[in-house]
Amino acid sequence: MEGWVAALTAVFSVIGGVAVLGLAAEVAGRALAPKLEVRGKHCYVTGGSQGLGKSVAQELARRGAHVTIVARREAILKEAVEEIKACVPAEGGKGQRIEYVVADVTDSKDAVRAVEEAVAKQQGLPVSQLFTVAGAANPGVFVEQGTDLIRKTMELNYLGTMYTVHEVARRMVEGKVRGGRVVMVSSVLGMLGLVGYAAYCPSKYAVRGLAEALRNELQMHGISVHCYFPGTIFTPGYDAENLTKPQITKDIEGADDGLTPEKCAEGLFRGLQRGEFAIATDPIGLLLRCSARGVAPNNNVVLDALIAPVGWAVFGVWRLFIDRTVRNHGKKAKTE
Ligand SMILES: NC(=O)C1=CN([C@@H]2O[C@H](COP(=O)(O)OP(=O)(O)OC[C@H]3O[C@@H](n4cnc5c(N)ncnc54)[C@H](OP(=O)(O)O)[C@@H]3O)[C@@H](O)[C@H]2O)C=CC1
Ligand SMILES: CCCCCCCCCCCCCCCC(=O)[C@@H](N)CO
Repeated sequence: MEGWVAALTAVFSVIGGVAVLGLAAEVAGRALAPKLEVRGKHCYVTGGSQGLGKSVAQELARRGAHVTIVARREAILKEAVEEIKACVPAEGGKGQRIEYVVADVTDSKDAVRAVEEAVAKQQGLPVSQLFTVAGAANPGVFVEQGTDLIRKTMELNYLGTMYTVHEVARRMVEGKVRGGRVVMVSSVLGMLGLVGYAAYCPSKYAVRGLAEALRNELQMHGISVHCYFPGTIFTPGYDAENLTKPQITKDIEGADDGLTPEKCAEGLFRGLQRGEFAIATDPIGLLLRCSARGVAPNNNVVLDALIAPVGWAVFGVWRLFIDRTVRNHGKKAKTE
């Protein structure tokens, strides 16, 4: 009997201890987070004309920022500017500037020119908050895809991110911009490889690598770096990728519910507010963030450590299942 009491006391002490430590980690994390203040600052959003980028730009407008959005199609940029302006607060939003620049971020010269043009349009205000959102998935069967398309995917998702980050970070350092922030958009597929995404996954792993390297390096200039890992988002880009997505990929992806871009933007800002490096907004992203973290910082050292083994178990079982699904798909294809 006494043995039981002692055992229960020990178990509850451990649970209580972990809860206290988790809470302490949470409080400390929030206290140390670099303050998220975008009011009156120049925020630059690539891919800001639709989908996630537009929702991010709208959130920035709501928070009082001067926003510049960048994309290739001018007509869509113009419409987006109106929708973003509609988010400027009626009170206190006077003088808030919402601008657009037409540019192709995969062209390094164009990416540099776009930043220059944006600063001019914002009356010389340097970019202090950068969001690189432009990207596309181009799913398909690896051996059926041309290597050209695979290269193009890398050019948009990785190089298109890197060129802009490079130019903006260079200017931040040179201009001694205070409180600079760089937010890159990867994907849960930047931490997980999946059939149909052989072109996309490497490009999003590359974004994650860039974000991790710069998180460490740009600290010397007081620039904070963040990486967002969304799951499915219902956007025009998602509709477009579904046109070429293999059925087996769609079937496997069914496990992921999907969110609206508005919800994702909200979740992204919640993560930024809490000072998180790796930001996830859905359960799969949360598990991957904890279980596939490598050397990236924790968000809450106690909670993340508890979640990590859950991810290892869930993904371990899940992988057995999808590997079999893929092999069976291969057998079926051979007998057809
Ligand atoms: N939707 C999803 O399920 C998920 C998306 N993501 C990532 O989120 C980001 C946004 O995705 P989503 O909102 O779906 O994308 P959309 O396709 O809906 O929007 C893409 C935006 O990027 C712009 N863009 C595309 N190519 C270029 C280019 N070469 N130069 C400049 N701008 C360009 C587009 O405008 P224009 O075409 O006029 O240039 C548009 O504004 C991407 O990085 C994507 O990989 C991550 C996980 C899931
Ligand atoms: C109980 C089961 C737990 C494990 C489930 C794991 C399920 C993985 C689903 C993969 C989701 C892929 C989202 C793709 C987002 C993206 O980046 C593309 N839409 C490109 O834009």
